[in-house]
Amino acid sequence: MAAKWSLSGALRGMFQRETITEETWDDLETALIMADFGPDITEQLIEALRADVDRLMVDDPKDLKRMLRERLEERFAEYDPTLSLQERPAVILVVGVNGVGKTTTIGKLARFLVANGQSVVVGAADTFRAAAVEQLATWAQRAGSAIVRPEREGQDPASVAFQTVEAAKAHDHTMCIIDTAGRLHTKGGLMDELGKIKRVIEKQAPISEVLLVLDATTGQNGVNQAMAFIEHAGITGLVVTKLDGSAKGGFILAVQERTGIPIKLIGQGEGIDDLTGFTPHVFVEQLVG
Ligand SMILES: Nc1nc2c(ncn2[C@@H]2O[C@H](COP(=O)(O)OP(=O)(O)OP(=O)(O)O)[C@@H](O)[C@H]2O)c(=O)[nH]1
Repeated sequence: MAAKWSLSGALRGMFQRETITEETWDDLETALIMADFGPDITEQLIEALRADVDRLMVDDPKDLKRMLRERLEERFAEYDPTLSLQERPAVILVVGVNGVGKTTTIGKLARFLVANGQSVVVGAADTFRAAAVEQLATWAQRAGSAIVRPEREGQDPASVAFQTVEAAKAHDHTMCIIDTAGRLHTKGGLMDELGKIKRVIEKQAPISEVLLVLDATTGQNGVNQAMAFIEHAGITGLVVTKLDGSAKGGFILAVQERTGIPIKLIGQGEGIDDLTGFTPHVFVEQLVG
């Protein structure tokens, strides 16, 4: 069955017609807008495809579909989706607003890395919610990773981050993933706190990745909420979660182009195995059908 975010349903009518007509272009535009590509990318894609169709004198909608795939892949390919984890330990900091799926993503990523032979420790630097620490502990157990917890509620998050990297070095963990708080009401404070966490970690080891988690169901609005992170937190990659519950497949391209930051991981479910790397070719195949 096609994923909920696939365009295949929205495009079906369009590819049932024999030739490309003005209606075809209207249908394509509507499908792209509905999928949250945003007006700019939609307009650029339609313009480029119209030029392709004219230049190659194509009138079969199936050829248009192939061209759409090519154009999308070409745009995705401008960004490198590879996680950079060569350092030992490789330190990954995970940030994002509340409820987007940070803790779940860390659990899934830890599991993936453990399954690939890595020794992982996760750090619960979201120290203000006891429940958040417990949730991370549950994921760590399922993933087969170690965990560093705060010694007391409200402990300075930077000191937990420090202890996590320290533990990684002491016990030869190859990967170290640090969960952070996402409270929004103290945006300035949160960014200061993240800055401090980063400085403290960097006293011991370089930070390999700062991953910003975004919820696909909130689409481009979610990006507005996360702008402070993008502006101040030195993000190296995006993780898009909850794509399984979203009809916004186009958000994936829109968010990458709007932020200029590559998408590195995709979450498509609440299970521990529902996280994949981002492979433009595969994604576009599923998106366009
Ligand atoms: N369907 C679906 N649900 C997800 C996915 N990722 C996370 N969730 C759900 O989203 C909810 C919030 O996830 P958390 O991991 O607690 O989010 P968080 O960002 O750590 O939240 P805070 O700790 O409050 O900052 C949970 O109910 C998860 O099961 C996904 O890829 N698909």
